[in-house]
Amino acid sequence: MRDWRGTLSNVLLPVLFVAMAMALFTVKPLATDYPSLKLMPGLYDNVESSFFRYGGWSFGVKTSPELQDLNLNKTYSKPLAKVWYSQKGFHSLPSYLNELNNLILWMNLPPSVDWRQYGITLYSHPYGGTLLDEDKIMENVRQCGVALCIMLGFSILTASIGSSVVKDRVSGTKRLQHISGLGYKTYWLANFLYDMLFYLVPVGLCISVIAAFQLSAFTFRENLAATALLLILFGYATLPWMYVMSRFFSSSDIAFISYISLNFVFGLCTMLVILLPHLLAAVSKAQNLQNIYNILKWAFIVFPPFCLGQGLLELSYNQIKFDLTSSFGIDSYVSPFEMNFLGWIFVAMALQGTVILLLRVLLHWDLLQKLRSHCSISSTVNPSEDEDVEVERKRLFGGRTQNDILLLYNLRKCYRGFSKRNTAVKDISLGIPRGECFGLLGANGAGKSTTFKMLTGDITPSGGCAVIRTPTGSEMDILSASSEGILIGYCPQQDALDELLTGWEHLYYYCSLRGVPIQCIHKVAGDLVSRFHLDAHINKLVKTYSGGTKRKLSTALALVGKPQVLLLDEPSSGMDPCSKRYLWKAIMKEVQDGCAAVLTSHSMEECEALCTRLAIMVDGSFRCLGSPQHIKNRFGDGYSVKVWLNKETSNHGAILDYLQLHFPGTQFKEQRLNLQEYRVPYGWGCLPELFKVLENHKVLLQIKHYSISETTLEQVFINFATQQQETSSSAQESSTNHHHHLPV
Ligand SMILES: Nc1ncnc2c1ncn2[C@@H]1O[C@H](COP(=O)(O)OP(=O)(O)OP(=O)(O)O)[C@@H](O)[C@H]1O
Repeated sequence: MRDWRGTLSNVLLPVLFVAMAMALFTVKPLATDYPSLKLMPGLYDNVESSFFRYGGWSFGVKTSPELQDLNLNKTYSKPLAKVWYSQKGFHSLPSYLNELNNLILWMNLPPSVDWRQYGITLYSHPYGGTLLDEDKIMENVRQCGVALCIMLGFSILTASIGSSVVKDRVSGTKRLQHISGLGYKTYWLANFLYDMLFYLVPVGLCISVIAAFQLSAFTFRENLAATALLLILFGYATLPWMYVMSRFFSSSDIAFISYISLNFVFGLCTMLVILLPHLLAAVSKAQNLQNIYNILKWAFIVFPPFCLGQGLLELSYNQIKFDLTSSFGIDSYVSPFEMNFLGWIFVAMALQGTVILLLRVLLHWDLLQKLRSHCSISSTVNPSEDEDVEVERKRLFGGRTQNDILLLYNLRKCYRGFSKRNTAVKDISLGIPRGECFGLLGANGAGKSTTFKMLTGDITPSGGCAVIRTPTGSEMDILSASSEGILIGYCPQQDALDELLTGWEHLYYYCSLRGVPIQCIHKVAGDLVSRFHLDAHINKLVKTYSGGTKRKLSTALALVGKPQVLLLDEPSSGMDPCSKRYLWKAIMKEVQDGCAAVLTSHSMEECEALCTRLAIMVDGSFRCLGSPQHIKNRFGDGYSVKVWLNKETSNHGAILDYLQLHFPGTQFKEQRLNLQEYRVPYGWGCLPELFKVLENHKVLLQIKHYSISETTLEQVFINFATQQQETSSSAQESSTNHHHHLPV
């Protein structure tokens, strides 16, 4: 009810369309109602008959000689009365003939009676059953219009309901719920149950509208029940189809538009295709056209929109037939529930809904992934691989992984585009023991989130596998971990939160998914709220949260139920420094309690504060791996010497000469106003010597003050990130050069 506008439009829109359809149905009566007509010569006693003679009588003409009494072979001549008529006057013959009969009657009456009291009155009651061809076409088109109008309303309703699962998948909430312990079967069945219950509300309202209009085509005898069943089964058959197709849409808006279009196009096209032979068969009475109509009617039964449209049309046809025959006292009404009437349509929709729903529930994506993924546990040697990365690979493939809980073996992901393949992650191997926070660093596009998505089952690895070590020591696929009771906490890069729920409701829901006993939920959720300082916002709707608060809630959700493995994708992005400290404290506590954490971050400070080991990813592969200090020692390019001069000068030659004299290999890095920066390579006893040299020549070199620092992790990172930029720009250049050489 929090999204009351959306709910209201979902409920009212189909009702509006049904009301429109009913109004359309009432615009024109079924067939032209011809009144009964008294037939008498006076009909032609008007201005027109003064120009055209429509009929009359003639008396006293003798019979022709051909009329002979055959037995007596005599010729009689008898005075005759003749009726003359023109066929241009439809009613002239019966009118004049009746007049003549009246004359004969009156002539034969006994003279004692008053002839005025006797007479034959003739009426014409036209039979309305034979519609003109144009009427038939118009009637068919009108009924199709009514059916399409109802179909459009329900197409919009089902599309709106069905696209919510796309929203769940795209926002990541579906994945997060599965990781937190929600089973696939439960997810789909609960969704279907809720969607069907919601769908029944507008169906109920539409049925009331149809009943209020009292159109016999939809309300007579069992017609209302049949209309209701058609509408219910349409939702029952359509929603599972939408669940199956949801995988192919990257946005819920696109899914919504596509579902409406697919529903309507399938409904419209099939009905138009079927209407043509039906009309032609009705007009021409050709049997082969009728056969085509019958075949198509059966073939299109696999499309729920066709079933709905066709069902409504059949109900109208049935009622037309009944109305026409009832005036002759014949009850030609056929129950819509009979098998050879709408029975098969009902069965087809019910079957479709059940079968497709079962397929959806049983064949989930992860199952297909498991079937497709074949874990290659063979070590591939990359000659340009860093020695630490190689050591880690050998450790893994050598089986020295008893303490590791999360293991990645040659994990690889290739995205296949139309024109080229992009290998986002290239054969990374890693083992993370309990109590370790492993940092995954890399520039934008290095492949960190892709690695996370493979670990959470969001995408299938193109090669290799990620496994979890169970408490019994065996290794199992990470996607099956929850079945073994191993909890994985995941904080995705984009907050997978429901805007219409409060923070407290999120925590409550994820606590129940994790299996926290109901009496402990309040305590567990409250503990996380206070650890992340979320008290001020916890009862507000998530849509009112700031970016940083959403991140805090996302991380808090990842920690629900004390997971053994924590996957944190840039948890601190958008957080203020104070909140970051609370976050670090919370993560540190989890790690100290024995959890294995993988963290990506663009904050080197965060990685240095939290990570016991880290790896820097460049173009999908690890370029270095080890503790932050080890990486700084190996890849740091010496000491950074910053010198503030007495006055601004662009001449750095004197200081550089002095430094190079004592420390060969020293480089000038950059100058900003009176600040100059030099890089001095590491060396034994270098640091005290460096201080000594600078202090001794301070006056001579006009140095106001100076500072010496070790290379930071950030500098190491920047060096690696620059490598990535260089390789990508050289790749771009080579591709443009390649294009230049193409023959024009
Ligand atoms: N769905 C996709 N289809 C094709 N290529 C993709 C897809 N998702 C990511 N990529 C590509 O894979 C590479 C790695 O992307 P990824 O999102 O893993 O980087 P990242 O390290 O997480 O970056 P960031 O720090 O910005 O989050 C990039 O080159 C990206 O363009």
